Amino acid sequence: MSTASAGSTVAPDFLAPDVLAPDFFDSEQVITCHDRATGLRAVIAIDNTRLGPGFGGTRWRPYATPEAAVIEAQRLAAAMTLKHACADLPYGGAKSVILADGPAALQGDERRAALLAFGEFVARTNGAYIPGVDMGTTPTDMRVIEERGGRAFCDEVDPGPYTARGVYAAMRAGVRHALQRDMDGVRVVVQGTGQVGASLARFAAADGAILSVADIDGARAQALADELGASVVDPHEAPFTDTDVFAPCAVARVLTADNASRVRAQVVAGAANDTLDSAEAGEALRAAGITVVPDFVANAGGVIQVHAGVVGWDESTLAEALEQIGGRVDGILAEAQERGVTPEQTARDLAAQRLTKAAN
Ligand SMILES: NC(=O)c1ccc[n+]([C@@H]2O[C@H](COP(=O)([O-])OP(=O)(O)OC[C@H]3O[C@@H](n4cnc5c(N)ncnc54)[C@H](O)[C@@H]3O)[C@@H](O)[C@H]2O)c1
Repeated sequence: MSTASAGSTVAPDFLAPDVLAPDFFDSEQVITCHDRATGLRAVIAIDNTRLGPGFGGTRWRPYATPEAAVIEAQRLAAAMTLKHACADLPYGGAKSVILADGPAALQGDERRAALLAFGEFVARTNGAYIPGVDMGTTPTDMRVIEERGGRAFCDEVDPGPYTARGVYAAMRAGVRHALQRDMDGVRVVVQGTGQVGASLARFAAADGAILSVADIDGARAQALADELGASVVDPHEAPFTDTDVFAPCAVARVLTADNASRVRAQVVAGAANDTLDSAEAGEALRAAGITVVPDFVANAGGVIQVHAGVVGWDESTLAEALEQIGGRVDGILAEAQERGVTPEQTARDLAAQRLTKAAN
C-alpha cells in the first residue's frame, strides 16, 4: 500500500456478509475495539497461533456494516494462517481492520490519534497480534502504533515490491503449467494498479507480455498504461476480459461461484487476498479448465521480506526465497492435477499438514 494511495477512494467490493460469514468461533480470538475519545472502531482477529504470534496487516477502509468488518478481519486472518504455513514461516494468522467513516482517509493529527488508540489495543494483546501494512495503512502508521509499546512489522520497508516479485514468480509458474510457455506474448490483465499491481505489470511487460490494466482510479490506470504501452479496461469487467492471465491485485472476492462462468482467462494469479468467495468458485473454475494459483501462496513475498528482516537474511537469500514461490506453485499445481482437486484445496492440505506437525 503506497502512501499516495492512503487517501484514495475505496471502491465497494463484493462482500456479502450473509453469504460469507465464517463461524464466529473459527478464530482463536476476535477483539472489537472502540476508543471513545477518538471514535476509533477496529477489529483484531487472531485466527491461529500454532506456528507463532499472529501476524497480519491492518486494513483501513469503509465497511457497509460492523458485521462486514468483523467478517473481513476473520476471513483475512484465516488466509494469513494459510499463507504463513505454506511459506514455512514461524507466524500465526491474524488481521485487523479499522472502520473508516467515509471514503477519505484521516490525515494529520486525527490520523495519529486514531493510530495511537489502535496501538493501545494492539499492545493489550501482549504480542499475540503483530500488525503490518495493508490497504489504507503505511510504514509510518506502523511506527505510530508501536509508540504504545506493542510490536509492529513493516515499520520501515513497504512490502509491496517484494509481494509483486513473489506474485510474478507465481504467475510464471501458472503460465508454465497451463500454457507451457514463458511470458513473451502472453496477454495479462491486471486489476488494481497500486503498489503491487503496478510492479507486477512492469515485470510482465519487461518479459514481453501484452498488458491491459484496470483501476477504479482511472488516471492511475491510464498513467501505467501510457508507461507500458498497455490498454486500459473497465475495472469491474477486468475479471471477464478475453485474456490468457487475469491478475487480481485490488479488492477481495472478485471471483464467485456465480460469475466463474464468465472468466475467459486460462490462468488466475494475483496479489489480492481472498480472491475466491468460496470453494464452489474454485471448483467451477477448475471444471472450466482454468488454473487458479492460490492467492495465499502467490502473495507471500511481503511476509517473506518481513521475516528476512526479522532474522537478518541478506538480499540474495531473500531473492531466492521469493523465487521459491514459483517452485512451490509448480508443486501445488502438479499435485492438484494429479489428485483432481483445486490448487486451493491442495495448498490448504499442505498448510493443514504443517499446522498438525507443529501441534505434535
Ligand atoms: N502490499 C502488499 O505487500 C500485499 C501483500 C499481500 C497481499 N496484498 C493484497 O494485494 C492487493 C493490492 O495491494 P496493494 O498494496 O497494491 O494496494 P494499493 O492500495 O496500493 O492498490 C490497490 C489498487 O486497487 C485499486 N482498486 C480498488 N478497488 C478496485 C476495484 N474494484 N477494481 C479495480 N481497482 C481497484 C485502487 O484504486 C488501488 O490503485 C490488496 O488486496 C492487498 O491486500 C498486498
